[in-house]
Amino acid sequence: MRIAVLGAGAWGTALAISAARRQGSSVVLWARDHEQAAAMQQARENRRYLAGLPFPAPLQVVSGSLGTVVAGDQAPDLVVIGSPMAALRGMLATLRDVRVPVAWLCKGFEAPQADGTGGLLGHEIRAQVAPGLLAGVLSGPSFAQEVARGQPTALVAASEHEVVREALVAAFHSPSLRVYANDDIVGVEVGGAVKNVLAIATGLCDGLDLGLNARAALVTRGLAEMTRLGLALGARADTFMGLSGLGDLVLTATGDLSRNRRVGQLLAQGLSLQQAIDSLGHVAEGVYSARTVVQRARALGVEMPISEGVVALLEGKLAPAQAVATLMGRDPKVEAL
Ligand SMILES: NC(=O)c1ccc[n+]([C@@H]2O[C@H](COP(=O)([O-])OP(=O)(O)OC[C@H]3O[C@@H](n4cnc5c(N)ncnc54)[C@H](O)[C@@H]3O)[C@@H](O)[C@H]2O)c1
Ligand SMILES: O=P(O)(O)OC[C@H](O)CO
Repeated sequence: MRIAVLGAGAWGTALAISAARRQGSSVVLWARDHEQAAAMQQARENRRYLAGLPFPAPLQVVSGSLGTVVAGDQAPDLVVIGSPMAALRGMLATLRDVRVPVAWLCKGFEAPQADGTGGLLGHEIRAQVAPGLLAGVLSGPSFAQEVARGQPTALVAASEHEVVREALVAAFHSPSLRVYANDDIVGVEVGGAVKNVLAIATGLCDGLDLGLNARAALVTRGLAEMTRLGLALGARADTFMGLSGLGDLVLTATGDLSRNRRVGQLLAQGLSLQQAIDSLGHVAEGVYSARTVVQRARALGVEMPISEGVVALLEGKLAPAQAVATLMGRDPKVEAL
């Protein structure tokens, strides 16, 4: 199977490595920076984002025109977009006439655009800019380093199109990487987006040394608010008990490899948001999605107090300790969704 992965950040590179280990696969990894592509092709590793993890022989790094990568004699059977959420709209518009399955890896809501549009999940952007594309998302609990090392991982391939789900399973399922199929792309995308915002909250909680009870409370009530938003957007409830809901929330909210969790920890130490972002060297999507999560929830009449607290923190309207006090000071309520 021929696979093109567009975007050579940590996650695009990790999945390209993983797919290239499979018998009979050939993988092209596209980097937008020509010099970075040449350096990776020569070093046979991505020293910037995944140092020390060598590329298997069937992985070739290229740059230049995307049109050339996705068309011609060596056209791929599957195109995977490995960019952050901020670049997804442009990528999908460029790929709108591609006839093979296309999947994105980014997790988040698009930030609002200057012209008042935006604030959408990936499948909503696809419906706007590339309605004819056979497309979906590959999501679930997965740190890039562990996948690149071949450590056991389970992902979820979500799409309304069966051919897309099947292509993702065929490309990535392996003895170390299980890929489950799910037709609830709304639920899978809501899970992937909201868990990043919640991980900022648990990072803050742990950075302030509030204890394990507090973290468990945030994860549990965070899952409830993620589910409420998903149901209001048309998702199925059981999706939130799966890999992209509970699974990715537990991983990101508790795993020290998470960049979103790290943002919360750094804010708790007194760093400004900009200092926290600069120190990561990778994208932390929760920072850019949080406000949209809350705006979409408010528009639907969905209560999301933890996400509201994260937004107030990111916007500098509440100090870390005040954000916690605001959450704990809410009126008593019945335990329910
Ligand atoms: N790293 C992980 O463990 C992981 C796991 C699952 C999902 N994800 C998701 O995958 C997405 C990418 O994450 P990452 O860890 O690879 O990020 P990263 O910060 O490691 O790399 C981002 C890559 O995207 C490129 N990029 C940035 N803006 C771009 C643009 N406008 N057009 C094209 N390319 C652009 C950068 O050059 C870089 O190569 C995010 O949405 C993230 O939430 C990451
Ligand atoms: O490092 P994070 O916080 O972006 O999380 C990475 C993955 O999404 C975990 O599944």
